[in-house]
Formats: sequence, structure tokens, C-alpha cells
Amino acid sequence: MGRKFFVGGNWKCNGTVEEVKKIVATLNDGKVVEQDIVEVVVSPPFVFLPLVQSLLRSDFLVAAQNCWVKKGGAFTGEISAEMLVNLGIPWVILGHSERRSLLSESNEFVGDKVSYALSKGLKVIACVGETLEQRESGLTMDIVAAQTKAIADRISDWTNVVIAYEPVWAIGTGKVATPGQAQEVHFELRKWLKEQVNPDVAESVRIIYGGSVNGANCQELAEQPDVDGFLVGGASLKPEFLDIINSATASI
Ligand SMILES: O=C(CO)COP(=O)(O)O
Repeated sequence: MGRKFFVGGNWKCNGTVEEVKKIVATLNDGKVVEQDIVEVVVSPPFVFLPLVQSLLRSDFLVAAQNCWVKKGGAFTGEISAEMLVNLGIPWVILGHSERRSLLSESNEFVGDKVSYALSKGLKVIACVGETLEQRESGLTMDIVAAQTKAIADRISDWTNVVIAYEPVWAIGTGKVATPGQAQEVHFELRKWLKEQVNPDVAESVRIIYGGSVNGANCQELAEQPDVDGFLVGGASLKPEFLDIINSATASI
């Protein structure tokens, strides 16, 4: 199928200079499967991006965890897509559920951000996912489709987009989706892309899973046909991130 396995490490709002150096050293010393099998991107907080970029092995890339919705200017506290491009940061994570819920980022706002970031040449990890309440009400696909539609309505080229399906109830809870649950949503989302966008996009866009992925559960998830990789939180700060990267071999 040709979708290259993708493993992202979202460090969220964690780390000191010393800790960051230690994590990078562990990654740099780690043995990973060949580059043509897996793409690895780590996402430190903004302030550590240049440091990580300067120290990190050249086969791994960096991502910002957010960027502003349009051109920079009088937007105190924000970081623009232009700044990321200027620093040579290739990737950005947008629409993470923590930002959607804690900072009230709407589907439309996230869609606008994705569109603007892509227009500036950034690659985007766009996050979608339902809450526990929504899942229990049978609304999982409605929510995920609405979040994806707000992006689809605003972009035409999906080449530089990776979709991260991150059920909110699985994030930071230790309650990982079962391989079956993840596969079901990834499959449905790909079907939605086929019907609502086009079959080529559905076939080529990588849909990665996030939510309590660790060294012990990654293998079985990676074996699912529509799981094209992971967006890892807590475990991306630990040496087991290397095991998660290497689970790419289970997807072949
Ligand atoms: O939110 C996540 C990645 O973006 C997942 O976080 P955890 O892996 O800590 O559950």
C-alpha cells in the first residue's frame, strides 16, 4: 500500500534543558529500523525546538506542538507558521484534544490552522478523536468525521497531512484503545475520506493512533492494517519510544 509508518513523539509541556538533552541522547544512541520503513518526528515545547533540532540525529525530524492561525503580528504569546518555517521546523501538530478542550479550539479554527500551516509549507499532524461520553453515546464516527470535514473543507492537497486519531479517553489514562477499536475507527475514517474526499487520498493518507501507546502494546496495534503509526505522549519521553519506533516492522 505504500503508506510509510510514522511515529511521532509529543512531549507536551514537559522537560528542562537537562532532561531534553538526556532524551535526545537516548534517541541518538538508539538502534532503529531503516529510514525507508519508518518516519520519526519528535515534538518538544517551542522553547526547546532549536536545541533539539541542533542535537537530534539527522534521520529524525522535529515538530512544533501548535502554531498561529494566520500571519504573525499583534498576537501576544503566539508562534506563527512563518517563524517555524524560518527556523527550518518541518512539522507542526494541530488540533490536539488538549488544545480543543482546554483552550476551546473549534473544528473550524483547527481547520483554518491546518490550511494556513500547509500554505506556508509546513507538514501537519492533525489530531481528531472523541471523548468517552461521545463514544458511549455512539457518536465516535460523527465526531471524528466532523473534525476531519472541517479540515477537508479547507484544503485540497493532503500530501503533507498525517491524521492522528487520538480518542480523548485513551490519552494519558493508561486506557489504550484495543487494536480492534483503533482499527475500526481508522477503517471508518479511511472510508469517509474515500467517499467525501477521494479514493487516492484515502489510500495514501497516513492515519496514526495516539492514546496510552507504550512499548508493550505498540506491536499489536501496529499490526492493524489501517494503523499507520503512532502519536505517543508519555512514552515518548522514555527509552521505550525506541521500541515503539521499531514496531514499524510489525506493520509490514
Ligand atoms: O496525546 C497523546 C499524544 O499526542 C497521547 O498521550 P499519551 O501517550 O500520554 O496517552
